[in-house]
Amino acid sequence: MKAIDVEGLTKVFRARAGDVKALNGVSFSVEFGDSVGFIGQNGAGKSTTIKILFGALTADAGEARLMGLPSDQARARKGVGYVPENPYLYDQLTPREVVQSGLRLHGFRGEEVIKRSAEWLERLGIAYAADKRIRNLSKGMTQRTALAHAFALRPKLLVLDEPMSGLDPVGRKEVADLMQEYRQQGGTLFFCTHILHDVERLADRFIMIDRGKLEAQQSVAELLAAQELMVVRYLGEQALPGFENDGGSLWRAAVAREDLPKALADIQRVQGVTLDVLPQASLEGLFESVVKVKAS
Ligand SMILES: Nc1ncnc2c1ncn2[C@@H]1O[C@H](COP(=O)(O)OP(=O)(O)OP(=O)(O)O)[C@@H](O)[C@H]1O
Repeated sequence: MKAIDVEGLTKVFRARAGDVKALNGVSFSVEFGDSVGFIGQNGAGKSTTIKILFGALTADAGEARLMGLPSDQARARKGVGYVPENPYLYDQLTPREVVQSGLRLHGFRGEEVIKRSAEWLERLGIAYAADKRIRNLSKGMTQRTALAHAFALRPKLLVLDEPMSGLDPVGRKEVADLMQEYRQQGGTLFFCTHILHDVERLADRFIMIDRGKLEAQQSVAELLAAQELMVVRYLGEQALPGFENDGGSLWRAAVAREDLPKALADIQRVQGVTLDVLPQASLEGLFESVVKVKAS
């Protein structure tokens, strides 16, 4: 059984201005224990895929299975944590009520509901506002409430549609740390983001879609390891051939993998300090090249 299994998913939105093919035969799967970043430009079809997985939309063709069950069955969602893009929470409720009702809906009862909700409101940094009404909370606080609601389930699968949106830099770091912890404890993570660095640090694998079609699917480590050129930066008083000044006493150069040992030895010889050696192309480069090729 797979956590997520999508086969030939197709969805057309009919509109007066013309039909929009939001998904055009998308297939992929997510194994238990995987952490997958789902990326693509605005309008690529990410949220549409997730909405179909959670039964909020029906596909025109293809199949979507969540936890081994067809996604239109409510049973498929039991015990699965989900935070949609711009979560809508009843604004008469309080964060505590939202988290507690979510837990009850997923079968938790009694003390466990009280304990878990208190723990996760605290961990998401909104314990201080736990009993205020949602309508009086900021966007970031609402997002934190929705995240607390999903994490509190200690789900086998956690699906987050742009989990960092609406959060300040400190909030982003806190949520990234929680996602990392969840992943290290064996959780299955599937998240949409525009922040490619989050995929590089939080995912084992990424799936890229563009205009409703799957464009690339690869492990992050493989992508980075396949790079032939490495960017080397060092701090030193002496310039080495091939290196250009990067401000003050900083020097940088793109060095072929096979020339790396010599470059590092040269830096040492001139008493420089190597600052970093990083693959030149990143997920960002790949992303841009896919988008550019299709646009031209
Ligand atoms: N309810 C709808 N009615 C008509 N068109 C829609 C509807 N929902 C989505 N679309 C269109 O389907 C396409 C895919 O949208 P989707 O929201 O899945 O993209 P996305 O990858 O999640 O984008 P973003 O990164 O901006 O959230 C877009 O062209 C969008 O305008």
